[in-house]
Amino acid sequence: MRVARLAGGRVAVAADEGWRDVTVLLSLVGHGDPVRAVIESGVDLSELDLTRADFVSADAAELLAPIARPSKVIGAPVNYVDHQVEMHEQKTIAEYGLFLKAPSSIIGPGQEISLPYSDRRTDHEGELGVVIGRRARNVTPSEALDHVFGYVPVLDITVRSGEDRSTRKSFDTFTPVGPYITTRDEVPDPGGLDLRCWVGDELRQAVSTAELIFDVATLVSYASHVMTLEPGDIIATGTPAGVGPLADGDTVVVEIAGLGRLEVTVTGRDGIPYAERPGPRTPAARASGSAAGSGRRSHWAHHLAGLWFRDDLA
Ligand SMILES: O=C(O)C[C@H](/C=C/C(=O)C(=O)O)C(=O)O
Repeated sequence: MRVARLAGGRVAVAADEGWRDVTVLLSLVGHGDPVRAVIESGVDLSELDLTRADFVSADAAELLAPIARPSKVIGAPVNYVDHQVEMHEQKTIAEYGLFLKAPSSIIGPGQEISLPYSDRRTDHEGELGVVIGRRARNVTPSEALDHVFGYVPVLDITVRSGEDRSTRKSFDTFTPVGPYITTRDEVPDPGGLDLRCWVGDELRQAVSTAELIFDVATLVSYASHVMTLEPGDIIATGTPAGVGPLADGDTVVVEIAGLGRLEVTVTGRDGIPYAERPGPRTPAARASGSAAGSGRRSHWAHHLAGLWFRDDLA
């Protein structure tokens, strides 16, 4: 079954070459995150009488990110060997462990990735997303898939800089998710899915999830050993080789066979020079003479009463 969130706080399941709006049947009118509520409730969607649900044609349906605000988005760094090779990485997920992305970074199909910096490389990373169905804590790999609700294409957008991953990957708009979740009963083997990612007409990434270093069951088990996984949580399983820079005006598509095609656009409209980001300037940055950076520091110093943005601490 395919489960989508439609504009207007609606939840729908795919049927009849369109969608059946099941919001009323599930008493979810007005709920801010109705798909997450469906998952939390444990309701069996296959038991709904869809003849009682309004039909929405595929053309008329405006699909949003299926989960609006999960309790967390978990990332899996360097989970494909070909990506490890292209990045000249010494380590993989086995050494790095996991990272977290801010839930506020989620956007949906047709929305815009906003590049934060005008002079810093920002990359696309196409990935298989796993949506948790049942709370998981210390589950074994053999139990793990029972805790999965379904699967969804995801982009893990990443600034290349020296900052922590959770900073570089958490900007607003940096986690496109969609177009819908395919429930796990329709994905008997999440380790045999073909994933492709295009920027414009250029195919940049192509892989089978068979190549994952930590496969889905291992990843869910490992993550549940670190933190309790809640219904609606999303695990981005890692990206294969072919990551590359995005630019203003690009269109990015990630498609996973059987799971749909997620398309978003890119804008550089609000990008600022990296040196102008808020924060203390290092002596080296000051020596390089970013007048704009100093201006930004004054702005923040004014607002934050000089707590740790003071020059003498930089
Ligand atoms: O891109 C890298 O190789 C390193 C890392 C993030 C990796 C992933 O998120 C991934 O492999 O999916 C980083 O940006 O530090």
